[in-house]
Amino acid sequence: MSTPILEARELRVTYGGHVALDIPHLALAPGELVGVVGANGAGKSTLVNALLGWSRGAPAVSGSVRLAGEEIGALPPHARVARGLALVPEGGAVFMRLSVAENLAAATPPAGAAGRAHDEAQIEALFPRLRERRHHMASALSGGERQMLAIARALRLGPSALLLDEPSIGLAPRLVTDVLRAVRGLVDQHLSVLLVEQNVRAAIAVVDRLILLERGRILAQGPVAAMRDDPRILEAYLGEAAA
Ligand SMILES: Nc1ncnc2c1ncn2[C@@H]1O[C@H](COP(=O)(O)OP(=O)(O)OP(=O)(O)O)[C@@H](O)[C@H]1O
Repeated sequence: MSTPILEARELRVTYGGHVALDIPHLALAPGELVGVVGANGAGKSTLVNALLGWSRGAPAVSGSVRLAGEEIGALPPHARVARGLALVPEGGAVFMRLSVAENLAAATPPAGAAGRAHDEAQIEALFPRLRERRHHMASALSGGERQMLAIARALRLGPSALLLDEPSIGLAPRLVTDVLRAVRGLVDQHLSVLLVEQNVRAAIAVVDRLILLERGRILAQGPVAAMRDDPRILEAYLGEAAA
């Protein structure tokens, strides 16, 4: 197997005595879309945040994180971004009082990442809706448009691996499909994406591989074809229906 673009080993996050995350090994291959699913509180956000070196509160975080074979686990978030890792947090990360164009202009690629960064034309081709809404304030966008803008801003940073935390949250079903299809399109152009999703059904439709988290641990993982009928995944569906 080629060197994973992103790899974590012995990644542990603890709040006081409470283990929020305990992942012996996780790898994302170049050009792979991996879905992370699990119930509320399973540790999905904790995982993507720990990979970027960010955390809510003040947990103890330990373990190794490698990006394209280089150890980044001791670096602060901005330095990990400069190396090519980007996160779109839950709810997106946009400046509400700036226009779409200003939001995009404010996301400048770090030195060294400029070659990988999506330019304006590529972003408009990926999300035509953003071109139409160029001069609208972010606060005036729909939830789906805002999510597209948040992803577009991350692409301006020139990531080689992208972490997406619940991009479908609060979106109408058709928009969920639009956003996740766009993500699939990026992966087909060789971006690597770790996609946290509570919407198991929507994730299954686009990912290559699924990881099921429960109480901070990997309960099951595998190619989507093998996982879609796994009873534990079916249970996650039921959890989703009950949520
Ligand atoms: N600031 C914090 N202080 C204490 N415990 C926390 C904190 N943030 C998260 N946790 C704990 O970490 C665990 C994982 O939470 P996390 O938010 O990662 O789950 P999640 O799978 O992303 O759930 P959700 O879909 O609800 O966001 C939970 O047990 C939670 O209580």
